[in-house]
Amino acid sequence: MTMLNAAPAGALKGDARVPGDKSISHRALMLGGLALGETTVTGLLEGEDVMATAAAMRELGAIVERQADGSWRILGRGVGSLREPSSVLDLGNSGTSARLLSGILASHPLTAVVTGDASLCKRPMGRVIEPLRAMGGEFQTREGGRLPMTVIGSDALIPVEYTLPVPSAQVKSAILFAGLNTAGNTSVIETTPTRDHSERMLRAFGAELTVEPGDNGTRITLVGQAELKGCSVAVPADPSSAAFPLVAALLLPGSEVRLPNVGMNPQRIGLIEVLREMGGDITIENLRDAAGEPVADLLVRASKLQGICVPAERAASMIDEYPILAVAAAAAEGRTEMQGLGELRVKESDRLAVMARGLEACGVTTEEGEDWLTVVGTGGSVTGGALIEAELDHRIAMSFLVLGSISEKGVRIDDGSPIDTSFPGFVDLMNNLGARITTGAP
Ligand SMILES: O=C(O)C1=C[C@@H](OP(=O)(O)O)[C@@H](O)[C@H](O)C1
Ligand SMILES: C=C(OP(=O)(O)O)C(=O)O
Repeated sequence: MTMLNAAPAGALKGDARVPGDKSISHRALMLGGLALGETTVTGLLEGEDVMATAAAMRELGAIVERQADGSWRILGRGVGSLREPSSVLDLGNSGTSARLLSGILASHPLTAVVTGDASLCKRPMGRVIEPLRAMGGEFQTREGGRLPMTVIGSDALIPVEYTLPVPSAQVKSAILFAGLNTAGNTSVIETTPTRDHSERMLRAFGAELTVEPGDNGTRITLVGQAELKGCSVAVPADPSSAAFPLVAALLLPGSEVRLPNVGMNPQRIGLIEVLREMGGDITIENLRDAAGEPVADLLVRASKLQGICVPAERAASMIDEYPILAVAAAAAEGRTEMQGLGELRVKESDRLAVMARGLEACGVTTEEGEDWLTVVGTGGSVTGGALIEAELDHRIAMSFLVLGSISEKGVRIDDGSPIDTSFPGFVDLMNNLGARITTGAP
């Protein structure tokens, strides 16, 4: 446990070089391990979640190495040729690793045992198990579809056409990844668009994939028994990590922060759109393509924010950003209503409940429903002064450190160690901009 204290800060200034995108990094390691030949990845996130995927791919027989120049080299084994792991695959805190790897494991003739930390072992795996069972994969889990689980895979799965019951890029990707080693066409239909990093990257590795909009949603179809070829992946800075210095810069008067090379995938930038509608001064510069993903440099200047209503349609494009949006809402003028948040209850923690409780402890009024949260803005004067339990949730930890930075009395969190799952170097990056985050009690 590492207690961290965020003291009230002045203006933030400078460049914030945020680490690589977590979603893209996981996928690069998995598809690199399934491809034939060499894959080179630059900008890979070296956070604990992605390192758990790297270790799992090594266990499955891929060669995954960090090079002297900081890039990563993967020598894949080919679709269908991963080997049975000789030990338990411990995926730590990472839902993306557990769910996406389920699709890969189920479609190989092997038996694997998958587990994780106390947070991951509480999260629902039924959402991937159900479609993968329909394809012919076998799973044994703890009660309620929880980890640890055993996967008994097969190279003779049956392709499915599956309509996602919840908007989830993890479920979509698990099914498509299982479809890679399955004869015939595997289709996923999504009624709400979710991040399409898997679709983009599958194509870059040479898979045949079509995306057709229709009346009942978008149908994504993958042609099975694919042969993937190693390629180069350039991972942009993670917009979900950029969100923390970005919101801190908006809220601390006099701030001006530049965030270079941030991923601008349309299904990831809901927070930027919402903050701009709230009055946030965020300039998008130099929008360009980087190996199949849009990226841009962001220039953020301190702004007065107004509360707004964020409808459910927005949720998928900013699902991991609600904790930090709630912090922005606490400092804004007026009420911010956030709807369609049911999925927040099954993340690393119950983010809806934890945010509502923590904000109240810091003197901010909230109203909470089963799938919505309203934050009553203070107009800028958040009291703070609380000790927040981060509940093994990196985004909760970082959000409350930003809240502490903009508060009157500061905020402490009981354990900052989960931050390393997605944003190694967070404390130094924030302090280099002008924040005052220290280890231990104040
Ligand atoms: O596919 C991905 O990389 C992710 C999808 C989202 O989860 P869901 O698929 O559960 O919405 C997101 O919350 C997670 O951080 C990463
Ligand atoms: C939900 C998250 O990740 P995962 O599902 O991979 O644990 C997150 O990073 O906010």
